[in-house]
Amino acid sequence: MLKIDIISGFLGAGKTTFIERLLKTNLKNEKVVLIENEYGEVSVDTDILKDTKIEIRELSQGCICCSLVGDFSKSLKTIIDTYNPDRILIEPSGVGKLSDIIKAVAETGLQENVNSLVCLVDAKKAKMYERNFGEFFVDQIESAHTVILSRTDVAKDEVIETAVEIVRKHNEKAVIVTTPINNLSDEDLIKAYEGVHEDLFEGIDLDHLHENGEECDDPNCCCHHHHHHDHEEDEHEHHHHHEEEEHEHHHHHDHDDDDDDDDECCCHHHDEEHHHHDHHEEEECSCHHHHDDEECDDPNCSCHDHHHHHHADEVFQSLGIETVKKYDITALKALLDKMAEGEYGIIVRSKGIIEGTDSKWYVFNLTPEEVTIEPSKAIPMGKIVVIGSKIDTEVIRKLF
Ligand SMILES: Nc1nc2c(ncn2[C@@H]2O[C@H](COP(=O)(O)OP(=O)(O)OP(=O)(O)O)[C@@H](O)[C@H]2O)c(=O)[nH]1
Repeated sequence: MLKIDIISGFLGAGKTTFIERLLKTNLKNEKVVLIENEYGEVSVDTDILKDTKIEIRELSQGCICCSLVGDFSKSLKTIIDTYNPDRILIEPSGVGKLSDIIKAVAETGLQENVNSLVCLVDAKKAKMYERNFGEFFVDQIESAHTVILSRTDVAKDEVIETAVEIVRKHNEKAVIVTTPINNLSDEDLIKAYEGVHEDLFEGIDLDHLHENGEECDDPNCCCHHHHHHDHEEDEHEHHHHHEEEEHEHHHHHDHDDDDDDDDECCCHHHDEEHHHHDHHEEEECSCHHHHDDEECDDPNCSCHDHHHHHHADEVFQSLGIETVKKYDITALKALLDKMAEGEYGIIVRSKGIIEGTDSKWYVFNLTPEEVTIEPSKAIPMGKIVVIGSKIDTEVIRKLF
């Protein structure tokens, strides 16, 4: 029977890294289709994963849970008819709510095929993400069946313990994986993340489903709460039948890994004035950032309510750049470090594949306070994605 695995996790949590591991080991003999729904105007992950022998369907510029629900349903059916896969992996965007994605899958009538609900959680940033982006972060944990902590290879024990406490607070039952995935055997990894449980959908409201992704005639349904800027919805198909080559990973963690109090993210480096400004100038949403561990005394603040419904576009801005520019890697590193430290607003995620002035290609990854630049294969044209909260995308565009 077709298996559907949903691999969720906040921006930069390690979803693609985990999927890459699965494809190269556990799933290498299966016929797998990956459905990606990246948040951002250009997709970088498809280029990262194109050395694996899978079909990739990319649903871009919209989110599965609302604007793409019809397309998503059609896509799933087309995929099944065309490829008859053993397994479909769904990688929702980092700001997708897992509960919404589960509903979208259930709406296509494929509920029975759902085999695992995974959430990747960055152990080093769990506390900060819970506080600042709880609505998305907590939903993913609450709805997951297996929570895999990433960066446990570089985090201190007490940081990992805190992350486990946070996960447990929001999900009493989930299997939590703290062993770095590369230390787990293929068998143990698949056992940890796969598991057909009767209560896989426990706690998820599946009462209100659209029939097979059809048009919804309920004006109050969340599916009409669309994005502020309407992107054209499009769907790309990528066929990647490449030879399976080993991909070399060099993790240059240029920040001090001893400094594991990662709650001290750039989001907290606001000055007092800015902090007050955020509190008072918010119109509807108070998705702002508390800058230390202090209790919040604003009863209307979003940090007390992780269950109200925002769409990603209401909280995050995304910038996609296609570029032919050649970057000086030292200068790029300096720019990314500044971005990661909060100099240009709250940048939650950036990634890209670009050509250097040395004519070599590089893939870079930025999450708060963490920047890596690694060698990459050339791609047809350079791509950069930047996602942040309250950032001036034009300023960022100019910086690149
Ligand atoms: N040290 C370490 N780095 C990791 C781990 N997992 C992911 N990373 C790094 O974190 C960065 C982001 O990882 P991705 O796998 O791209 O994260 P993602 O969740 O797919 O990101 P988005 O799709 O942008 O939301 C990359 O630089 C990875 O190499 C881990 O377990 N340990």
